[in-house]
Amino acid sequence: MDMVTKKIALLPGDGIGPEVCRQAVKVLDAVAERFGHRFEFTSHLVGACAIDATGNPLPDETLAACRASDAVLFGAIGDPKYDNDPTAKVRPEQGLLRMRKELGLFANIRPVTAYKALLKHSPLKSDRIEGTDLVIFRELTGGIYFGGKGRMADGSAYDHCTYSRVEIERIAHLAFQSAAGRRQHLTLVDKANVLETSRLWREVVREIASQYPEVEVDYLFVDNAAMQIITNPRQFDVMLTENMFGDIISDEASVIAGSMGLLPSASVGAEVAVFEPIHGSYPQAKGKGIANPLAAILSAAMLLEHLGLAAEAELVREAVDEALTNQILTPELNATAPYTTEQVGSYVAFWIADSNEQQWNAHNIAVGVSTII
Ligand SMILES: NC(=O)C1=CN([C@@H]2O[C@H](COP(=O)(O)OP(=O)(O)OC[C@H]3O[C@@H](n4cnc5c(N)ncnc54)[C@H](O)[C@@H]3O)[C@@H](O)[C@H]2O)C=CC1
Ligand SMILES: CC(C)CC(=O)C(=O)O
Ligand SMILES: [Mg+2]
Repeated sequence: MDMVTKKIALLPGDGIGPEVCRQAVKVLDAVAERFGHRFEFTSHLVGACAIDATGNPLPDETLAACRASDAVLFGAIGDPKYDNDPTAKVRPEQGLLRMRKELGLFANIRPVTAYKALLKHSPLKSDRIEGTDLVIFRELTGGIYFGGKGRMADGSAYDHCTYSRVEIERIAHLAFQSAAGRRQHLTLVDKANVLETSRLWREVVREIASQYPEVEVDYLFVDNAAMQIITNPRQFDVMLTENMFGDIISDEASVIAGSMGLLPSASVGAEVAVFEPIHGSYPQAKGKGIANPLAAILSAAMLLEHLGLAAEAELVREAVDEALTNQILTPELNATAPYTTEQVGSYVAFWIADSNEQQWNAHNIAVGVSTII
């Protein structure tokens, strides 16, 4: 692959967002160095930090910078001062939701892998999860998160859930195409026994399925799916679902990988794509060096793939595997001998720079760090 120049807009956001993004940038810098590419980074406000600075959780400047970039790397948004104030009129989450809507990011793709090196740390039965390789296609710009919401005269509250055929069709095609290139199995997760929107999802998916005869289709109610995804995850290949169900089952699925800090995602649609860890701003960890940066780093790998840099993406994934295999883990995965956010990021970056563990060890000794306790 020839040397490329790409503009990457960084939206670090709040809480641990900036810490994990810094490690992903370090890794992308190592990739650029190793392959002779040039990644031009610009940083922009989103979320609570944007409200503090401008009063707006998604300033126009940020949106314009996303549109002018080749790809966006997003950290996380959210702050307890809003979470604990149900009456707040402006909220960090509105910035994220509006960004997704404005950029037309209708599909959020969340791959889930059971890492061999982490099986021993899993609260799940390792013989049940070993070999899991599934991908969740979560609809991202429709459903209950985007429907009308409000309070009524009698003090009750409502959130409306709507889906159009087009909203279902476009993500269903992406999910079927993915399934066709994988193990030819797609599971629609819904609540069609109760919800009219879910019945429309089934109807539309059934119609589209006829265009992909090689793909076997299952239908599963979300409550059942929530149980099966952790008891028998190997049965799944591509899981297709609406916005809120996908949000919930993917956090649950992170237990298969081992941590919320391990699941990356790609949000794609009509315009520029955004790459984001599935986790939030984990405010309790802010500034402590305990956040796992691998979800952000693996999101950067998805970004590289999206830019057509497949070998580079593969090298990042190999480096992450190497970190896991060598137990270079943040405390949620190894409480007895943990590494910091920065050390995990440096390990991955050093491994990419030279693909040589010796160099990491040399660096590690040079800066006088081993573990944080
Ligand atoms: N995409 C985004 O920006 C998202 C933002 N949020 C916002 O984040 C804030 C906190 O929400 P929570 O419900 O606490 O979700 P969260 O995802 O921030 O954290 C939930 C739990 O997951 C674990 N965790 C998350 N990220 C981790 C990491 N990198 N390394 C290790 N462990 C990690 C921690 O145990 C944490 O307590 C809220 O304001 C919420 O609205 C929540 C989810 C997604
Ligand atoms: C604002 C929320 C919808 C963010 C979230 O939980 C997610 O996208 O996973
Ligand atoms: Mg979520």
